Amino acid sequence: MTLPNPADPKAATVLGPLPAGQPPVGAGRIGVMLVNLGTPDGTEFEPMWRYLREFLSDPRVIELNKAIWYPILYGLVLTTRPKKSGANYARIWNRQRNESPLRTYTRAQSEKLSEALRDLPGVTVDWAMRYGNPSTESVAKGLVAQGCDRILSFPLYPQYSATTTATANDQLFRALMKMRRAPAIRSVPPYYAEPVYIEALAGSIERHLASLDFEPEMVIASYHGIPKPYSDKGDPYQAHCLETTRLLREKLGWDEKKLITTFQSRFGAQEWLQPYTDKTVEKLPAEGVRSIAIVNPGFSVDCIETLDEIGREAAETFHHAGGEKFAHIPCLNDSAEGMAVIEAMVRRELSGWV
Ligand SMILES: C=CC1=C(C)c2cc3[nH]c(cc4nc(cc5[nH]c(cc1n2)c(C)c5CCC(=O)O)C(CCC(=O)O)=C4C)c(C)c3C=C
Ligand SMILES: [Fe+2]
Ligand SMILES: [Fe+2]
Repeated sequence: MTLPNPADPKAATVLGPLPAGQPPVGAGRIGVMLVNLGTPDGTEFEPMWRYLREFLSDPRVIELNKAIWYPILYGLVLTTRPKKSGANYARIWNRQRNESPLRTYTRAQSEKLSEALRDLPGVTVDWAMRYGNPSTESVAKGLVAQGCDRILSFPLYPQYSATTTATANDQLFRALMKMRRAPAIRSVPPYYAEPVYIEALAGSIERHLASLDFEPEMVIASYHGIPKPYSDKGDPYQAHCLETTRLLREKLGWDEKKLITTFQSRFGAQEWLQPYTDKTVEKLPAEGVRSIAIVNPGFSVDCIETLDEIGREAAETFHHAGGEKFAHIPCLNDSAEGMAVIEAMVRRELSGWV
């Protein structure tokens, strides 16, 4: 038996009429939603406070009991961090658009993906954030209002973590809980070992190294960290990161001394995944390593953690410790290589839907 294909405009007739004001049953559009972490709306105290509050109230991110965590969050973190982080964001802010680079790059990825999928007329591409704006809920609602009865969500994290991928999926389903007519959902799986991703990273690294006036003695693949207990309890994130680096090494033909893995962006007092990026960068000159490059394979776009923490802070740390040459390799962003990864993953995950 052949079922009517909802993507076919004629299927509206087959599937029947609808109450006024609702998209036709057979509208059958497919929404592709790129989802990134989120970012503040401004660098001032108030938008920083709102962003950090939403982010750091997520129990996937901070697993502490609320009775213990909230007094620390509201009494200590949210009274001091908005100002400190706001000053860091101000250094990297995209002043032309008055937004953070993470938002600029994610929008650019969405626009380019939309263009790349022009051969699929039933597909609408949009982008959303887990925290802040545009919110996951508003974008999901918008896609449904445009007639999407299927949504492919793409959490833009190559390596899975409950603190990122899972909470992005949670948030989408939370939005669906408020809908009577909820769309079908697919979610793009982590792509830490996909050949298209490894090739894109390797190509980008080689291209950027070729543009330098020095050849770094060592390249550091620095990933965002997570608290070590999360990993000990079964979050596969660390294994995913190590596998990405291993495959990258293989692709580049480098050994374990040339490309190492570290973890950055610690938050709070507990132990995070090791080795730490900042401590590694600090000790390398004393070990005789005078030139390094850092790449951030776990970040699909450049953001505060790559541009400021690595591009500025890690560079300063390295130079203060006696290092001579430092380079920061940009994320894949909306480069041709980066878009090839996103497009390949989306086309594969749309199979059977288009
Ligand atoms: C316990 C706190 C945090 C965990 C766990 C965490 C995991 C995690 N984060 C990313 C990616 C990004 N994080 C970014 C910013 C950021 N991260 C934390 C805290 C945790 N992250 C904070 C408090 C912040 C805000 C900035 C600051 O105040 O330091 C960003 C950048 C956002 C931007 O606007 O530029 C990204 C991206 C991953 C991949 C990850 C776990 C795997
Ligand atoms: Fe983070
Ligand atoms: Fe940071």
